[in-house]
Amino acid sequence: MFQVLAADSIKEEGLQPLLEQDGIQVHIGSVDSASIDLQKIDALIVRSATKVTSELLDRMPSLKIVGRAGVGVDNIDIAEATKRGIIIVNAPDGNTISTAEHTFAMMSALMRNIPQAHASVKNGEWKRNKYIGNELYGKTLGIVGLGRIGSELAKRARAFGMSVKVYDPFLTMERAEVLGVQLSSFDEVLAETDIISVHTPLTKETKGLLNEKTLSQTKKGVYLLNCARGGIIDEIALAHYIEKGHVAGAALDVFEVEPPGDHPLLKLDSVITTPHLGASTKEAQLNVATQVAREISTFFENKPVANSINLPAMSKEIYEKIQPYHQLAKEMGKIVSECHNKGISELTATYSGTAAELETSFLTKALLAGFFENRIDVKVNEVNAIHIAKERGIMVGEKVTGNSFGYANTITVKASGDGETFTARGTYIEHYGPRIVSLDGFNIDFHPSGNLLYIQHMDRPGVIGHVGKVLGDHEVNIATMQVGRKEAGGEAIMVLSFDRPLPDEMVDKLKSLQDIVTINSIIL
Ligand SMILES: NC(=O)C1=CN([C@@H]2O[C@H](COP(=O)(O)OP(=O)(O)OC[C@H]3O[C@@H](n4cnc5c(N)ncnc54)[C@H](O)[C@@H]3O)[C@@H](O)[C@H]2O)C=CC1
Ligand SMILES: O=C(O)CCC(=O)C(=O)O
Repeated sequence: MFQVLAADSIKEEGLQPLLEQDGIQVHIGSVDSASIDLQKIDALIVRSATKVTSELLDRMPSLKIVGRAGVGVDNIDIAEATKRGIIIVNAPDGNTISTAEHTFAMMSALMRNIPQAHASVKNGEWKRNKYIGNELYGKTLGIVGLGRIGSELAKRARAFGMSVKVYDPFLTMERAEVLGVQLSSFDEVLAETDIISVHTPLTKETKGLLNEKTLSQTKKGVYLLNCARGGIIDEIALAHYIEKGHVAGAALDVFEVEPPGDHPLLKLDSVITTPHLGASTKEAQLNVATQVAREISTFFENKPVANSINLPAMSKEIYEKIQPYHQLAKEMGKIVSECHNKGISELTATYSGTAAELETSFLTKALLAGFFENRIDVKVNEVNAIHIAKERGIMVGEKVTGNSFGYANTITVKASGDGETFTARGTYIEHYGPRIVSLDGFNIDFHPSGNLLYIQHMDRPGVIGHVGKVLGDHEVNIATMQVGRKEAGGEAIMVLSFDRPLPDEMVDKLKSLQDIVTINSIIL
């Protein structure tokens, strides 16, 4: 039974795709619930409260996938999860509208002193002069980060008669034109706008983007908004600029540490705040819970997830196209690992024809996962394959060639190490299946599956008969047999397939036969 833990008060209604699926058990609780055995949890769903640290991952050895019911993944140690082969998925757009609406509401409230006026009336006061505000109409809004939320905010600001200047280094002029915003430099946004709202992820580039120095470049009387992540605006610098009257006010939905506790910004009248409520609507919570539940259900069915942070994004159509090559690459990785049973310092994958038109990095990762499968104790998959190779000092290369050796496509794998090299080539033939067409320079043709024996031998009369006798003596039936050689009387190979695993003593007996060079047993 696949065990899912939904933490952080995930909206239960959104978990329906998981609750309806056979073979999945959903636990609602937290990583600290005494009743939940973390060791057995395969999938974890979180919002922002649970911190997915390496310590937590240590306590969850079965974990395969983390679903973030929201956008920001800064509460997840992505590097550590990736190292362990754990897939991270998020719900990128389920809360966009809610967060953009919340930001807009915060901007309006900030400009019209609504929270302060509300508190004053509730206190029995009626101070109409004290709470004179500013119109949004005609003002210039600066947006830093014009992604999903920034774009929705821009549309709403334009509808209210505001001009919008945007700084986003990854934004094209065409997109800016479509949204009716002015693409600007960061310096221009600082110097030429009346209200600045940040909508970037928190990264090492965006941490402290608005700080003592950059705040000094803003207009006197500017208003600031942060409904993205605490830390994008340096909190101490902001408090300083508000106290000295340069910044007129700020609206904050997020803090560096949440809850912020006894924070200097909370003591300032012109700071309005909410407790990280950007995504807190019934609609957004249902959307994000449903999105991650669907992703986890898809993962459980062994199908490609759509919104992974640490795997290439792939549509269902692309996945269906790549899947047979992916399977071939993985099996070739296993074959090469068994046949080159030495140390490995370099592994190169070369793609041609229709294979070269696909996401080859994904295929190379599958190949590495197959290669490591029986070599190391760590679970290796497409998420951590490159990391594991690097950690073990293996150089991984990827090439594309125009030479398809007469096939519609080929994948060629070359493994080198301990002074030896082994090369395998495979192809995928539409409506026929995967074939291995060359091993160590010998032409051959077999289907890579089941229990195989790869035998290198001298091309002499009687060798095949001797091998057949040993197999017969052990009552082992040969399912298929392929032979290949480069020249008469030289070295040759045979690849035999069987319906069941082979007894070790029989393989040892085969190894002792005359004219046998090497024997490798391969299970695919
Ligand atoms: N308060 C809340 O409850 C919520 C907060 N968020 C926060 O909002 C952030 C933005 O969300 P989305 O718009 O969905 O993400 P997004 O990925 O669609 O947009 C982020 C934008 O920031 C831009 N960007 C990245 N680095 C930048 C830099 N150094 N300078 C300027 N622009 C930069 C990117 O090019 C992108 O266009 C999330 O990362 C999350 O932290 C998201 C949802 C709810
Ligand atoms: O789960 C939440 O409410 C936080 C949403 C958020 O910050 C995000 O999606 O990045």
